[in-house]
Amino acid sequence: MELRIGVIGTGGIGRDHIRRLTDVITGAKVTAVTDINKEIADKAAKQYHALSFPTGEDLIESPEVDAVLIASWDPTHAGYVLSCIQAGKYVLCEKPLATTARDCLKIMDAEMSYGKRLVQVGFMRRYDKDYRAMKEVIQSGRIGEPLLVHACHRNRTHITSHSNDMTVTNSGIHEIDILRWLLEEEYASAQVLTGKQNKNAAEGLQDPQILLLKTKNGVQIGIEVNMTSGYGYDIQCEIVGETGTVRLPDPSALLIRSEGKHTHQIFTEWSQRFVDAYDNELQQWVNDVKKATLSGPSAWDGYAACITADALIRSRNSGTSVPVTLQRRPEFYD
Ligand SMILES: NC(=O)c1ccc[n+]([C@@H]2O[C@H](COP(=O)([O-])OP(=O)(O)OC[C@H]3O[C@@H](n4cnc5c(N)ncnc54)[C@H](O)[C@@H]3O)[C@@H](O)[C@H]2O)c1
Ligand SMILES: O[C@H]1[C@H](O)[C@@H](O)[C@H](O)[C@@H](O)[C@H]1O
Repeated sequence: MELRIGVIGTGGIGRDHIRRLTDVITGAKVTAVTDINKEIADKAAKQYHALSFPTGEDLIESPEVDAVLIASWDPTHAGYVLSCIQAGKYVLCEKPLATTARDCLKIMDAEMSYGKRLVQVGFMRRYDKDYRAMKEVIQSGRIGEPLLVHACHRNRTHITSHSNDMTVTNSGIHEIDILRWLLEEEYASAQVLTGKQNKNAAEGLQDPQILLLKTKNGVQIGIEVNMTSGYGYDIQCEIVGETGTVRLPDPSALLIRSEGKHTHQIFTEWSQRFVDAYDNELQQWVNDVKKATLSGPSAWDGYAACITADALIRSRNSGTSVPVTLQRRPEFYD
């Protein structure tokens, strides 16, 4: 039986996920969509033979929907996730899980009261084959204990609505999650450094920003988050261990020799760079929901990332390093 999925938010990634669920993923179909922009919801509904609902709540409650995928704007996520838990439906929520730690705690409380995991957060890099290979190298001991991380997250051009905080909560949050996952430990402290401003950045946007994190075991992490690289969407990560290093490769791309040059393409958009990771993420989620056991990033992971993001933002405002303090991890999330 195909899993019937309702998609909330038919903007950029919402439409891409609908295409993926329809054309790439097996065992699922999109039966319902909604968006506050009715025109684009109706257009997607028509294209994919789905129902168009006036509100997210109507979609969540519909008997035509077994599971929900949330791809609307960040501040709308928490309310929809809570409604899904109330309806007892599995939900894959795009990152971030919520924009406040209080809402993440509400979600965890609601899920624990329900009694089983229903929530997965869209940290899709965990499904990228190269990050997975890096993790295997770290776990094999080949580079010794990790000591340092150098990472960078470069978007080609800023998104006009991107704020200073979103550099952390919307973009940097991928780095916060993937490094916790690679290193398998929580952060102890956080700091943001800012310096010379890119004159091409959006008005009012401090760009670039350097996020400094230190894990509980003392691994020092420096992440450049740059919303206005001007040349491409470029994600880099290198872990320096006691006896070696491991580095995320550039995505495989054709090597071209011509006109006296040796070149390869750099993607310009996030949707191109992580296409396989999104496919793997959604296929695994559909398989897991059908087996009624989620294995992907949990509400706890969403909470830990949100607390870390909050600490980074406080540090940028205060100019000092601030502690990252998580509540005790409930056994439910072990
Ligand atoms: N995992 C990733 O790599 C990744 C990539 C892109 C976006 N995202 C996340 O996905 C979400 C959407 O991003 P996007 O780039 O597609 O943005 P977008 O602006 O292109 O699309 C968002 C859509 O949500 C709709 N919307 C807003 N409020 C709504 C509400 N209350 N109910 C229903 N629809 C509503 C908007 O009208 C818009 O069509 C964001 O939370 C973003 O962080 C994740
Ligand atoms: O919403 C997008 C998306 O999450 C991308 O994966 C990320 O790299 C961008 O920086 C962000 O703005």
